[in-house]
Amino acid sequence: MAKQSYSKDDIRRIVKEENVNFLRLMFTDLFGTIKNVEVPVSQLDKLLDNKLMFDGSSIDGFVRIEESDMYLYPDLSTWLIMPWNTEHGKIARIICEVYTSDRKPFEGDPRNNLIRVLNDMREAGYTSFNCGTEPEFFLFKMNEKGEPTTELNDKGSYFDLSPMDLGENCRRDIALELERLGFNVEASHHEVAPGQHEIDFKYADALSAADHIQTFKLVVKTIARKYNLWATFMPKPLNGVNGSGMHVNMSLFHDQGNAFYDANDKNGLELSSDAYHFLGGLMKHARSYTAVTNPTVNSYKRLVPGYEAPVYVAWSASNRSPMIRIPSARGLSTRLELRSVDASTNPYLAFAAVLEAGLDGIKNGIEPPKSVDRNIYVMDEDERAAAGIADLPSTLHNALKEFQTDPTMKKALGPHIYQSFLEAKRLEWASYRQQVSEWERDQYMELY
Ligand SMILES: Nc1ncnc2c1ncn2[C@@H]1O[C@H](COP(=O)(O)OP(=O)(O)OP(=O)(O)O)[C@@H](O)[C@H]1O
Ligand SMILES: N[C@@H](CCC(=O)O)C(=O)O
Ligand SMILES: [Mg+2]
Ligand SMILES: [Mg+2]
Repeated sequence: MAKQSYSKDDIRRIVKEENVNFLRLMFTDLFGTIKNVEVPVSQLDKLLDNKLMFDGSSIDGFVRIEESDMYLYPDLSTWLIMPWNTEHGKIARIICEVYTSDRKPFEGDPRNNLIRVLNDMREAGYTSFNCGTEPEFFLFKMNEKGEPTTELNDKGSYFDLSPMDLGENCRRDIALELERLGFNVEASHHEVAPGQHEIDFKYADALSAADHIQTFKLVVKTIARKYNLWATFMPKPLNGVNGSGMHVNMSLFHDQGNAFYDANDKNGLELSSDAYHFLGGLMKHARSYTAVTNPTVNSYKRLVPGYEAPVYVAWSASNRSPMIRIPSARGLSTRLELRSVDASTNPYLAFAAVLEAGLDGIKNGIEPPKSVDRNIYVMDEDERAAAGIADLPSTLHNALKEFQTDPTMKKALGPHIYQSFLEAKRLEWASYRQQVSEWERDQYMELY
């Protein structure tokens, strides 16, 4: 999706020409949920002059009631006319930055936080942090009340064609809609599990890439509904089959191009010292940023052996079982692929966390451990220990323990978000711990 630059006058003109009646002002809460404030177009001038206020106390993890008045500052480059709900005239969305009542960027806004970390990156000499994501999702049938069921709509498998893949029409429709909205769709295919799909679009700078993920999810969910299907990005909705990941491909660019590429690499991988050090940082902080990239109880049901999701902290240039893979493309496409991330993450927080980890690697010259170029899943515990391969956290609880002892994560999220995130996620874990599951009753009711 090419970044557009619109002036205030451009927006005023488009509103008239396109007959836009409503403005949907979007931002993202701590948990990655899109929040909307919809205003009639009569409020346009107020919005463009950064005078539009809303009540921040109603947003999860934002502020206390006594400091609730906040401003929405529109990012004009995110202007987009939505293709739906045209019976009341057109609706345009615009992504906003949240500002406090004394006109400072609100530290609890995940998007502002990413902007802050990207500014630090620029000071370190880089021009952009590029992220290309590969979101996977399931399509479930809906019941007559419009709620999701656990019934799938196909029995297809990886790269299957119709008639096995009944979700194909829906997925094609999604891809077309995305193209109409300006996305550059690079691939769209059925995934390994029945009812599971993937749509990949071209990478962008981290801020736009995070905005794109939010728009993408909205499009996928909305189009799926038209087919009576419920699209979910939940990491592991079903037992016994693959879960859904959201691999993140990343690279740093500087004025001379891709900072990860070096044709003269003495290791023969054509990677620069920046690439190795960024990788070193990603490896060092893996167990702590996992709390951010895999932030739900359910995330950890995906990170188990046997389902193509990573379980161990390792990297490889030739093999897909480790957490980080170096895809073979070089030159401008030189990148690291982090395969642990899932789409329950807040993309603004995830990109801030991995960027801070990588920059820590560059700043401190952290060398990555040796690559693991064999299938880790067939190595036993002793072999893994001998190769220095750590496990990823096995539960949200364990991930939070790592997160809370890593100063780099506090730096990545800033003290406000760091604290709110920790508190919210601890509560989530406590609530989960108190539940007795069907599995436990099946296992123990008759036995004891
Ligand atoms: N320099 C780069 N920096 C960041 N992302 C990039 C760069 N070059 C390409 N990409 C992005 O990487 C992603 C590659 O997705 P693709 O599905 O081809 O990856 P893959 O890892 O081979 O797939 P899979 O894991 O499903 O086998 C795309 O979003 C693409 O735009
Ligand atoms: N679905 C797998 C990834 C499959 C793939 O390699 O694309 C996961 O959970 O990460
Ligand atoms: Mg995939
Ligand atoms: Mg991938």
